[in-house]
Amino acid sequence: MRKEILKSVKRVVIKIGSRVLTDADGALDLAVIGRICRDLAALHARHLQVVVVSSGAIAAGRSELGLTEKPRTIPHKQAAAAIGQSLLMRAYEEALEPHGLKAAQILLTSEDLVNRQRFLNARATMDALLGFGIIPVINENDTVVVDEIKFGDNDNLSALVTNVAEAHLLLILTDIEGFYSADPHHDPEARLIPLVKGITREVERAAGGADSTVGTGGMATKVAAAKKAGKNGVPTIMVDGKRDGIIAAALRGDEVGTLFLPAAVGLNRRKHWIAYTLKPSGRVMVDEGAREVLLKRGKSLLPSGVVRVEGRFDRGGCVRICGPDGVEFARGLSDYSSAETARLVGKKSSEIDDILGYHYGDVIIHRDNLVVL
Ligand SMILES: Nc1ncnc2c1ncn2[C@@H]1O[C@H](COP(=O)(O)OP(=O)(O)O)[C@@H](O)[C@H]1O
Ligand SMILES: N[C@@H](CCC(=O)OP(=O)(O)O)C(=O)O
Repeated sequence: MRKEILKSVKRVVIKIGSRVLTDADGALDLAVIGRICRDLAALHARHLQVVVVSSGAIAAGRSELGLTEKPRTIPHKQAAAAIGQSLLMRAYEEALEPHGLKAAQILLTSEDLVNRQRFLNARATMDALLGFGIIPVINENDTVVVDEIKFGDNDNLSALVTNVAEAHLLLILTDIEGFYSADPHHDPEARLIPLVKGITREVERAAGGADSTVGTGGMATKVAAAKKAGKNGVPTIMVDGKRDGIIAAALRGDEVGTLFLPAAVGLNRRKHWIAYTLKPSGRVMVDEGAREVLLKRGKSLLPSGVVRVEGRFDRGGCVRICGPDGVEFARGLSDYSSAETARLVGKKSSEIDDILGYHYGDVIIHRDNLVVL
């Protein structure tokens, strides 16, 4: 099955974790980076386009600063990232150079991907770089965005980048063989799971946090990334990035690590952006009838199905749609602001004009702007 999937892969996002890129002392592991770049060159020679999402800036900066512990305060993390990012890029440049290849640094913040214009600009830049035969090396712009360091992780970023780059595969290199039934660092009975057909609650439960002073997020964020990529129709393979020749083996279709199959029907790219890149700023609570028609009949959300509005959002803003149990089941862009929606709760569409004195349309959230999660 792997060989079949890999046949159609022309563009791949390779996410490389801090644990892979650093040695036991926490410094950049130049031998591993050299091996990875040799593998990237081999892919390049096969006309496979590669986009790298690389962690390791904070770890490299921390080692350079001589800090014995992972930086805890935001300014220290940012300082470490600022120092480490240039070391990281230099390591890639030097390791790619003997193969006649060049790297280009792209530092992104979540705002860059939330803003559709900037998202499309990032896509155009990536396309141009790949056209020149250059390898984009992406990281979060840790030095400027507090939010990124607090909540961001590169597993998530790599899943979003598969959408930006319109890639066909996400390959995650980490410090462990693949996804296990439990964290093997805590459970000696844990078994490697070579194939995950669907990311169920059980899979999510088995994925624990980071067990290291270096990595962020652990397996939980990797499984979440595989789920996001899968919703876009993109499979994820996760392997041990320290193993020599592992990238080539994974892309050849060898049974290494774990393959996460994508959802049968992927979201289109714009809907994926609505569901996973935008940050919702409010909640629209709907009644059972509205939930049924949104879930089962592919309808738009009408004001009559709305029971309450929480939070503040503008017209066009991204909102969570929650059922009577309070659980979010869909997400969408609202045609009306929170203040306007609050005035329309439970009303008929034909009443909108009378209530507001104007109307933008009959629905609160149009089906084209709505994604069931
Ligand atoms: N079910 C699981 N299978 C494999 N590893 C797991 C699992 N649950 C938690 N982990 C932990 O996730 C770690 C990898 O994540 P992390 O340290 O964030 O690495 P990276 O730097 O590559 O992002 C593993 O070393 C392991 O301790
Ligand atoms: N942007 C950070 C990495 C954040 C992160 O997610 O790290 P990891 O879990 O090792 O992929 C850095 O370059 O240090």
